[in-house]
Amino acid sequence: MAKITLENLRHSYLPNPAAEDDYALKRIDHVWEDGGAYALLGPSGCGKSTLLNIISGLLAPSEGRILFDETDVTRLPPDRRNIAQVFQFPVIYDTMTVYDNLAFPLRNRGRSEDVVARRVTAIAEMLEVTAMLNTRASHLSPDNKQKISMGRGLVREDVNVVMFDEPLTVIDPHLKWKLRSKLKELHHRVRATMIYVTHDQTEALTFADQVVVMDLGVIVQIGTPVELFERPAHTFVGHFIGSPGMNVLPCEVRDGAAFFNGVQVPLEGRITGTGARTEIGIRPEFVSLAPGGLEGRVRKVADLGRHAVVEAMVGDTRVSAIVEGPVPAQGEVVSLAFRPDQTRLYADGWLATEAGR
Ligand SMILES: Nc1ncnc2c1ncn2[C@@H]1O[C@H](COP(=O)(O)OP(=O)(O)OP(=O)(O)O)[C@@H](O)[C@H]1O
Repeated sequence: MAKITLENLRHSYLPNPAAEDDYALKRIDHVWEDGGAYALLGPSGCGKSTLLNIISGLLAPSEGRILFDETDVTRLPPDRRNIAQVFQFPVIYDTMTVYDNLAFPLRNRGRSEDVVARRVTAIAEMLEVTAMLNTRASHLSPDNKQKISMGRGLVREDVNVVMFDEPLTVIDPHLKWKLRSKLKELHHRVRATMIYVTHDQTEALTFADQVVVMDLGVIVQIGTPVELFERPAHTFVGHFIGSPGMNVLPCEVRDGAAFFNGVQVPLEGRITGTGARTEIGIRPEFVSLAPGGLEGRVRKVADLGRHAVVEAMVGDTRVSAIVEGPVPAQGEVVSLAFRPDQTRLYADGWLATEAGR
């Protein structure tokens, strides 16, 4: 296991990059702590695979260095980096038994059969596949095949990092949650540095202690699932995480105050930044239908069982509120009250208010 340092990384697929937009990875400077469970989360095209390939050694970055502990591995090929990878599709040998599949990475490294037996038994027990050890892999269901593929990634004790690239893509939806929680449990037992790449917020938030959110080749925030929910550092994070995502409302800033649709909106704290574009961010969980708020007309109500999502128009802007209890009718005029300590200002996308006390 190792600490991974990404030092001033930049990558462009173009031969002579000039503008910022020529870079698929714009600038990454970050340390992944030894033994941490990280998720790399972002939409398609944001640069997740590029970053993963740079860490695994399939791609050399245009600029910057990668260190495993104190060793510079930037120019080392994948087979000299001592990493394990689990891909979208199971990588196993159909003609071999489950035992031999799990043993393969260890035998490949010349481990004794005693060590092989000890590790394979332990991993099989953790994955709950002990009863299948003598079964031929070709007879397994797709989810069991992927479990064995994960086991092959986890069986070696000496890897620097285990990387999972969208590993639940082929798994039936009803089995996904099982494998997701299994993986979390495995991290607690194995304690290897793990990086889990996904575009699915549920997968990222269940698996990781720290979620690294990427957009357009930039890491926009790194934090615990709670931090990402409670205080998004960028409107992209607020929008991408949560269901529905954070309300992002265009506003005007003057005299140290923010005005939405002509009405002053109290913020969590002092305004700390400014930009060409200013917006108020508030999660639907913190908007209530209470007197003294902004006037809006209900456009849509979605009853989700435990609560409803009420969408109202304030001027030309849509505001969502999560409401428990009675809901208004479509077309009704309501008052939308924002919880001030959860109301933030964003300048050019970035958080620009001091945390409230
Ligand atoms: N081999 C390549 N040559 C040129 N451009 C590439 C290449 N691979 C990726 N890109 C570009 O780099 C950017 C980042 O792509 P990347 O595949 O890293 O994103 P991603 O987040 O992994 O997306 P996905 O989830 O769809 O794989 C995209 O704009 C993509 O078009």
